[in-house]
Amino acid sequence: MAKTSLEKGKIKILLLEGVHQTAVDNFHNAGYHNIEHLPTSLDEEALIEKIRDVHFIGIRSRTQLNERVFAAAEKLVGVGCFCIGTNQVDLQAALKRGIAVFNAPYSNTRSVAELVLAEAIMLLRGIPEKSARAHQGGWLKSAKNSHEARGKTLGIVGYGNIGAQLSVLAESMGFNVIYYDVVTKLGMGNANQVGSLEELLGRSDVISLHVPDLSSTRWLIGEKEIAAMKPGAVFINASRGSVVVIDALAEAIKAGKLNGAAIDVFPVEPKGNDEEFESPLRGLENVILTPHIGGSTLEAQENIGIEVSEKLITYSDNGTTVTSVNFPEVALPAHPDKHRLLHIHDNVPGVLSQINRVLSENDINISGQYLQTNDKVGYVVIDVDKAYGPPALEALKQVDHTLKLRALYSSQNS
Ligand SMILES: NC(=O)C1=CN([C@@H]2O[C@H](COP(=O)(O)OP(=O)(O)OC[C@H]3O[C@@H](n4cnc5c(N)ncnc54)[C@H](O)[C@@H]3O)[C@@H](O)[C@H]2O)C=CC1
Ligand SMILES: O=C(O)CCC(=O)C(=O)O
Repeated sequence: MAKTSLEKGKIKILLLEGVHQTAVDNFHNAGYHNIEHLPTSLDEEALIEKIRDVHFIGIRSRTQLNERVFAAAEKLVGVGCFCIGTNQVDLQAALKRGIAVFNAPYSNTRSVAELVLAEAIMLLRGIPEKSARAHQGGWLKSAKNSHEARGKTLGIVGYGNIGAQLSVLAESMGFNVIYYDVVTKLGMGNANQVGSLEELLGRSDVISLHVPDLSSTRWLIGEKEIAAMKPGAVFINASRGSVVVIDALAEAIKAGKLNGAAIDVFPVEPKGNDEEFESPLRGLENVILTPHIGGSTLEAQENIGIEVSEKLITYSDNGTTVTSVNFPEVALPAHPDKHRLLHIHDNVPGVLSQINRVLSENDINISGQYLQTNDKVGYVVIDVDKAYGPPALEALKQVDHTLKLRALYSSQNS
């Protein structure tokens, strides 16, 4: 098991993909100065090399944290996804090593909703094609296939944080909003839930996807679903590239089945701004192509920087895991003058009694104990009155099924 008793000055933080400076500032203000801040993601081999001595890593959607990477991350305590999606992280591989993963579930939702609404209007007016023609010296002045948003039906697939915000903005523009979700949800304003994806596809003038990347959403929209759409509809995907069969979409655009599309996310995306972007949608004038920037506004990135760094700092400083996406959630009170032990273990019977026996054998009195479990892992936080020594820590590490032990503010590391 990795040794994870941390001194603040020795905690190494690696921030990739141009995570906003607010995160760096927050870490500095909280006393963390050992920070490496890189503008891009790293490929697997480079990441494996770099992550060996890292305690906390911050990423966005490009960096893949898979089993191999976690296996090399011997000191890793926490992961911050400075975005909403966590599909780029093998959450189970993290969990089985006692590594908590956090994200920012709200901070960029407004940015995505605004972009999608703007794209819906651009597509309903055929602007991408008209603009492209004008750039080439052409003049496509025509009302053909151009429509007002007012009175048109917007179909939202996935009515979560983004879908619901889009619903409100779109209704204020005059759209009739319908949505399909696997969960029954109360519609915002006058929006109505429909009973099936097929019904939504058949009724909508604009279709926009806002589902997470799950095995159940993989290739959700393919040839059959496109065939079920209204002729002349427009289609928007700013969710994940794995949700749409991109070749089927390209064919539908070429065949004139759809009037246009706006796509922000792709099955394969370049790893950095220097790599060429390949897609069957390239060159189709009535398709808006954007480089996965739905959430890339300065406002969103600034807020995400603050939100996720705060979660990592709180976890590092006192063990709180509230809103973690893979870990049992524990909300902890402040612990002045107390020493705190964080024990992460397989969720099997008998571990807590072994821990308590070690404490009792080392004459350590418990002043507070907080336990949460999920189906795989148990997370117990123990406040004790007196500083524990290395033998007690060693004995706790030897408890069967221990995944990770962290010690905060003991005599040896405060
Ligand atoms: N393009 C970009 O830059 C960004 C993309 N995203 C993507 O957007 C996704 C959605 O974000 P949020 O709205 O915040 O997520 P959310 O978790 O709040 O909402 C997702 C909704 O989809 C529903 N859903 C799940 N499976 C479904 C299915 N098969 N059919 C219909 N509905 C289904 C869920 O019940 C939930 O209501 C994220 O998971 C992320 O992948 C998020 C932010 C930025
Ligand atoms: O901004 C990013 O890097 C990713 C945005 C995104 O897709 C998300 O938040 O899930």
